[in-house]
Amino acid sequence: MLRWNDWRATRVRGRAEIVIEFRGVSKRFDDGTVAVADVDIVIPPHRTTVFVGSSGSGKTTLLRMINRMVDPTSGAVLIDGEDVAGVDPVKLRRGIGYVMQNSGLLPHRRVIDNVATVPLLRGTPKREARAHALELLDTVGLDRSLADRYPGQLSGGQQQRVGVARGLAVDPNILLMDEPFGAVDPIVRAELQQELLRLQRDLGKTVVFVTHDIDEAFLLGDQVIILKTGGEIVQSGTPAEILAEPADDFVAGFVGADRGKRALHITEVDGARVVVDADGRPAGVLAP
Ligand SMILES: Nc1ncnc2c1ncn2[C@@H]1O[C@H](COP(=O)(O)OP(=O)(O)OP(=O)(O)O)[C@@H](O)[C@H]1O
Repeated sequence: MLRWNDWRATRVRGRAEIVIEFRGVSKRFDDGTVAVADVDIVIPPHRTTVFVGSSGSGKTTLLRMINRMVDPTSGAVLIDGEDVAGVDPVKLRRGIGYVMQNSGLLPHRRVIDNVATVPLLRGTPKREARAHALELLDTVGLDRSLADRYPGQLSGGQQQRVGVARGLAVDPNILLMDEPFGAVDPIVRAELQQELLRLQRDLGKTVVFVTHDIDEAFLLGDQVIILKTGGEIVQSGTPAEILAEPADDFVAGFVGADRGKRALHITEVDGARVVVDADGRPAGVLAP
């Protein structure tokens, strides 16, 4: 397994490309709320980085700074070394996939048209955009027979899959996912998580994922960034690094070290590193 510090070292030697970087980024909203306080984050390519923290810890604000739905008050967000502040927001967003909670689908447009919306805006011919949209339904594990339905005629899990297909429709290098599985029941949620892991193995996007669920963060994240109220980073690293050495009592509490039943730890099963809770139930498998 590549440890986070090793990755940083390869970067210093100039071998790894940087995709997204937050440099000294803060965000104070007009009413004085400090949502993000002086954060530095490096998000590597082709991996999943998860922002996790309790409500109001600045996760969504951070995510939205990547595609300029929110601009920092100070500091800079860079993509491939370029400050996004200098990039037209509309252009920027057309190259970055965005999947939100409750899928964000347009209710009066059919599934296929929802998926094809952004490519059509970008000038892709209609026939081509629709053909690609059908392929994307395959990609996210949806039957093509659902293409002509309206979002209201789908289950919550199916709607979320359409949301993911729509996020992928512009073939973005970067996919932003804001609590995408927050509104579905635990069984469907587990299915969607597995689908995302499969997709990531096949597609290797740079995924930035927001959740308040630490189990989900450890399952999906190659890098996990734990935030606390006021938008401060309390710890970042691989799930294994964080589990092995929680930085402080806040992280230990959040991870579950002192939460009795849900306490997580790592064990090895058939050569794979598995996160299990105190009852021995697996909560996820760590990436090799
Ligand atoms: N437009 C805004 N104006 C003022 N304050 C805002 C605005 N947007 C967010 N905030 C505040 O900034 C802080 C961080 O909000 P943010 O949505 O980033 O948190 P979060 O970690 O994503 O929370 P949640 O898990 O509840 O979605 C909160 O205190 C929130 O109330």
